[in-house]
Amino acid sequence: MNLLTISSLYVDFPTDDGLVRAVNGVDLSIKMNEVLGLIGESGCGKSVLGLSVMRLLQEDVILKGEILYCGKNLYSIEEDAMRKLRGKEIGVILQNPGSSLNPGLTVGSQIAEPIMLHKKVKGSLAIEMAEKLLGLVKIKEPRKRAKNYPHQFSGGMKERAVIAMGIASEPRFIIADEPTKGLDITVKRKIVRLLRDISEKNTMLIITHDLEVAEKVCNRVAVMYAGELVEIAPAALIFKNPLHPYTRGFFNSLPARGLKPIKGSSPSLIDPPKGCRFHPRCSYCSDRCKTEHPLMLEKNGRTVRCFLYA
Ligand SMILES: Nc1ncnc2c1ncn2[C@@H]1O[C@H](COP(=O)(O)OP(=O)(O)OP(=O)(O)O)[C@@H](O)[C@H]1O
Ligand code: NI
Repeated sequence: MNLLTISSLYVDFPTDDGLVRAVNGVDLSIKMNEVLGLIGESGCGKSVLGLSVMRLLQEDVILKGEILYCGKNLYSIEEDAMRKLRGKEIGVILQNPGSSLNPGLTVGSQIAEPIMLHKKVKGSLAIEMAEKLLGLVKIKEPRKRAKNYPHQFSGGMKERAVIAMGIASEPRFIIADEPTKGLDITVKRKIVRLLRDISEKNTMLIITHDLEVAEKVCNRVAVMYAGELVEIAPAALIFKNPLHPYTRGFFNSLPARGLKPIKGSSPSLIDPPKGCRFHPRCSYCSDRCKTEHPLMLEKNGRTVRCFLYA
């Protein structure tokens, strides 16, 4: 059964220069207990897609399509009901832990807050649970550390505290946006292990640049380019055998795989290329790719948007 079903999602931002088409016709579903990784280069629309699911986009955004959570249309419920869902059922671990934590409150009380709100328990019990959570995310001396303010935490500890906040209300579904961004390699490894533990009991959407996160934590990976999905595949297959020329180029451009950049740069989302959006940068480009927009096609268990496989 699908926990989340996104159908024909379009998200446009009106700006002075024109409409920024950040998400363009995305269809994506996440099954119960599945961990889906969303990858792609900077600016391709990953965070906007995540924010759409949480209904956290700015008000003047133009959104079309449907997002069903447990069969419920997230855009037809009241803001109040949505707020309850967020935090209680849908846990959020956002990019940039610095801004997710309030500098004026102790870390423990910030983790305790969603617990009090959603579990309806008293402050003292919620603090106790927050301390347990800090232990769970492998922060040493959690009772003492719960009394610390964010500035007393290192970058890696802050990220772990944000993760603890995200899982505090025992949500069924967790959305994590770049949970390992800016962390050094040893801290990152620890966070990857932590995410893997959490993923065993939860359904997750993990937005990441980091192939190690995608490879070690996710069951399935969706690749996004210029507002569109271009490939979806089981994690075990996509890293061994990426199909879409963009997926291949993206993998080769990353430090772990040779740092060979894809020629050209990512296109404008105000006036994206006609035909296949990747065609100006693709070494397999044919005439058809310049005029005709390829659809996502499923074949032999692989889904890809490219005429090479049509
Ligand atoms: N509020 C906004 N107004 C106008 N454009 C926006 C707004 N928010 C995002 N965008 C644009 O939408 C596109 C997608 O942005 P998004 O943040 O989803 O990218 P991303 O894939 O998450 O990138 P990164 O990996 O750098 O986080 C970008 O081109 C961005 O400039
Ligand atoms: Ni982002």
